[in-house]
Amino acid sequence: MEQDILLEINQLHKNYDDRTVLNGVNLKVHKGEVVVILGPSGCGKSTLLRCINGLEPIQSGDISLDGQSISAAGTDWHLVRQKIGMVFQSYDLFPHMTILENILLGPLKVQKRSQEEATRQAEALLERIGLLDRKDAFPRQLSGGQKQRVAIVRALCMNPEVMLFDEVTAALDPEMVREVLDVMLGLAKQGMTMVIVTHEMGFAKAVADKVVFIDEGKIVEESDAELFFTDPKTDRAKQFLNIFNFNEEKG
Ligand SMILES: Nc1ncnc2c1ncn2[C@@H]1O[C@H](COP(=O)(O)OP(=O)(O)OP(=O)(O)O)[C@@H](O)[C@H]1O
Repeated sequence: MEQDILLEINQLHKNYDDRTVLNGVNLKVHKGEVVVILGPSGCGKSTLLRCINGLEPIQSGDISLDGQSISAAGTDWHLVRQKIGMVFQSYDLFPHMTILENILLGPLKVQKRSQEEATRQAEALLERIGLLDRKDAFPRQLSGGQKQRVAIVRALCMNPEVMLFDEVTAALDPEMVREVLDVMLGLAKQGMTMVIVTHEMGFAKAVADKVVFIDEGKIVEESDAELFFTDPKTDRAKQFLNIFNFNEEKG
């Protein structure tokens, strides 16, 4: 095993009924690396994230975190999910709990940490995203962008080793997209290992170390982000970037 590989996926196959959605995916994510997954609608991006987080059973292949298989029978998902933070398009905050209570749920109930220590961390994280003064508000009192930032903090408060982001700005009004992406850019700068599915090409270029381009359930191109956006190798990736009207001049 290479020293600094955090997440490794080998020959992952995933079917829904008799339909193959991931057809032999291999991927290595190094500690501190930001990997952006791109590809046409329906190519399997969300499914890949959901498999990594154990939300979908897989047909074959192996996924390991820190050199330990997390796809084998008997995996302790309770433990693994504490190491893998995931943020979805829908923030899924509990409506009857305050922002602070939402964030503290996992640290207190799952990780059994002390109220004082977990609250200190939650408040520090809320301060960082500019929402400490809203800690006693309820989710309905926050904007979509604020709720999504809280959802990110909720995942971070578990001290995960890697964060997975699945189209986290897709449901937001345009003026709220930036504030969420800025939080993610900040995390990247601090060295958080992240796997990001997004359709925000400007953001992808700004945040990614590596781009993985998936088409029809297979990785068809994997390259340094700078190279991918300036000189995509495959026609499929070129077509994809054209659809987004994205190239060096316009992007
Ligand atoms: N629970 C499910 N049952 C059956 N088929 C599914 C299920 N979830 C996804 N699929 C199918 O698997 C394929 C891959 O879906 P997935 O959501 O991973 O794609 P995606 O690349 O994330 O797409 P998008 O960019 O549109 O979100 C799609 O054809 C989708 O219809």
